[in-house]
Amino acid sequence: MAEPLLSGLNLRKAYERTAALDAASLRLAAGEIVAVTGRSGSGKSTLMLCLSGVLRPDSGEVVFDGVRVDRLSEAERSRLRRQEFGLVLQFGQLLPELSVGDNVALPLLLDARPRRDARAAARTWIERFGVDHLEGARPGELSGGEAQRVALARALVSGPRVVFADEPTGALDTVGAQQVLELVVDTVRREGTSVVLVTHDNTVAAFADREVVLADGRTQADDAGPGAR
Ligand SMILES: Nc1ncnc2c1ncn2[C@@H]1O[C@H](COP(=O)(O)OP(=O)(O)OP(=O)(O)O)[C@@H](O)[C@H]1O
Repeated sequence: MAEPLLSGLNLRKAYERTAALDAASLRLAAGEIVAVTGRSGSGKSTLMLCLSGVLRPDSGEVVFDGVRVDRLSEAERSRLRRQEFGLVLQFGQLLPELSVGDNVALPLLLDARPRRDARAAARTWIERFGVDHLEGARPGELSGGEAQRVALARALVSGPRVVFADEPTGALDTVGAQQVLELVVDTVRREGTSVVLVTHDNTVAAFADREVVLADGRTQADDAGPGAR
């Protein structure tokens, strides 16, 4: 098996008294789409947050492209996320005071790309996700489904190597979710991007190459590697 691009091994994470992760592992190959499924409260979001360097696990290791992410400082993890990852989180990731156009352009602006280029790239993604009529709107004026389209555009705009998406289509109707997922899968297949897709919805998980099931913070051992179908 080729070296995984990203791996989380034996991850444990507790919030005060709740053990959210208890020996969870996931290996993600370059270009692979993995769905993380499991019941509500099984630790899916926490696993995604540990893998993407938002949270530091209490124990276990997270390795991205040979780098121990769990050993990086907050600032280094933040830079890694900005440069290599695209994140679609469940709650509140759009900045309310910025327009849709600026929200989508933000990862490029933070990376010191000229404003004109950043806005042009953002516009391309906003159009692809069918929300170009909302470019000047503020997040507070969007429906849940529109906000999810904008969040996906923002996650893809910088050409990330890994996209982490937590229930990215939960606010869309079935047809809308299907369209958006087809667009995301087309894009990541073309670019060779890897995806960690957190969902409790089987029709969403069906877009992935492989499914990793979490139960009480644990992954099933034989689900943890590329090729383990
Ligand atoms: N910030 C937090 N503080 C305290 N407990 C938390 C926090 N976040 C999650 N938990 C708890 O950790 C456990 C795992 O939560 P997590 O959100 O990872 O599960 P999930 O599988 O993503 O759930 P859902 O499908 O409902 O989003 C749950 O028992 C949850 O109540």
